Amino acid sequence: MADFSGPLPGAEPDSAALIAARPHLTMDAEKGLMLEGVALAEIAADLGSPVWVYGADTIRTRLAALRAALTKAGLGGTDIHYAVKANDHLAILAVLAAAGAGADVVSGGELARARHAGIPAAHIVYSGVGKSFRDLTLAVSEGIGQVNVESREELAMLSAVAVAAGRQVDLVLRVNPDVDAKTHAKITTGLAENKFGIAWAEVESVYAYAGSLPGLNPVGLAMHIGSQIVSTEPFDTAFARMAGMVARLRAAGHTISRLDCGGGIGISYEAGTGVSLDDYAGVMAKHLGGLGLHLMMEPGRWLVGPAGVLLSSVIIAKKTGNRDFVVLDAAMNDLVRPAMYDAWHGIVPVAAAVAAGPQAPVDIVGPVCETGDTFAKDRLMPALGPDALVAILDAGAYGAVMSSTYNARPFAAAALVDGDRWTTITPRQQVTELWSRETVPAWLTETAGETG
Ligand SMILES: Cc1ncc(COP(=O)(O)O)c(C=O)c1O
Ligand SMILES: N[C@@H](CCCC[NH3+])C(=O)O
Repeated sequence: MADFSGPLPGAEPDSAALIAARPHLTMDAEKGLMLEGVALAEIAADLGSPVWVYGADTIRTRLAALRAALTKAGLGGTDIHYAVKANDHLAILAVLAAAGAGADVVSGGELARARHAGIPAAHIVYSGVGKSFRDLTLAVSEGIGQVNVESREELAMLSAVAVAAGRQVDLVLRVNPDVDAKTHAKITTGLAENKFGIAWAEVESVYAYAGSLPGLNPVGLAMHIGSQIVSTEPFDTAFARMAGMVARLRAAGHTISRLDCGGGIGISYEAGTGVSLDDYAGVMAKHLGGLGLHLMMEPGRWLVGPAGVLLSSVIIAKKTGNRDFVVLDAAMNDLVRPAMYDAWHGIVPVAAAVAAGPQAPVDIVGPVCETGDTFAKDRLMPALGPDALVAILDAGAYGAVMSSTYNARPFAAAALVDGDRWTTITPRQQVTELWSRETVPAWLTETAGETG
């Protein structure tokens, strides 16, 4: 769980080390921190802060690296379905769609986004523990490529939907291999106690049941044991179990042609953690290669997490008692991961001169009225005065998608960098938009005389 506890206070890598570990980031003596070929200060000067900035080329490079590792391990035919939940911005989906990725969606809304971004329905997988009848109907009528079914009850629902639509639906069963992903408890999904998937002991009977229902075409299995997994060991255990289950089901006469390995590959929020792609692909090949399976994956965080930063400006630096606080204009409503999971994110000053200054420990917080609105405690940072711009790193996954407008804070703007060009992909929300869908009942504003 290293990425959730972070390095010991005071022992964090400094800005230079954090930047050096990320090939898409560089520090230019004049222009400051650059993402790909664009100065982040230029984007903030134009759009204000807080603002999300994503690197399109970084995402493409990461997808290519994943494909290369799979190919090297002899798994070149593996289909990659990007997990839309990690970052559902249409521009991000368009980058991935153009690079040939399919999509893994968890709701009718994500399905609509993926389709709107140009991802063909046949390249979309629908997984999720609670798919509504309405969303399943939408998915089936659009010709979804595969449904990852999580229960006997859902099989019955999907069968009814398929029959009503006059379609034959390809499905795999998402099974729960009961493997500890050794990640944060709130994002562990493959333990028997978790809500996800079909209990291991019931897989064979549920598979047989799936085959007995009209409109359904069971073609294999899916698993997903958790997110931000930073060692290959949980994958090793889970893939071995999955291979065993494939053999058992085949021995019982079932056709198992597809296996969806899920997502979960962790990234290096701090230096020296995260899974090597070669190691991951090697473990996959060891257990699942050579079984005649069409392999699939649903990575989210690994593809887009490092490709995004959240730029924020210092509102005020205050000293109270013996503590130093830097209050940013970004907050937990923008990036909730530190508040929700105690997640550690690198934070680096954008200006080279600021980054080079002498360091001292500070608490970096947001202005929201919650103590949990803290990005970092006792973080070694150079002096950050009012208006200093910082970049919160690795904010491309589970960042903007989890934002809220708590404390009536409008949604931040977003920009996409692509090499040395950039453009706005979401303007900052206007304050008036916060209540634009709200109505005050007329009787509340009528005078006492009018109401009698
Ligand atoms: C079913 C499923 N697939 C894919 C993902 C994406 O996971 P990650 O972003 O860790 O790759 C998730 C999220 O945990 C998930 O629940
Ligand atoms: N939101 C989580 C990841 C959830 C993965 C989806 N099941 C995070 O920020 O780490």
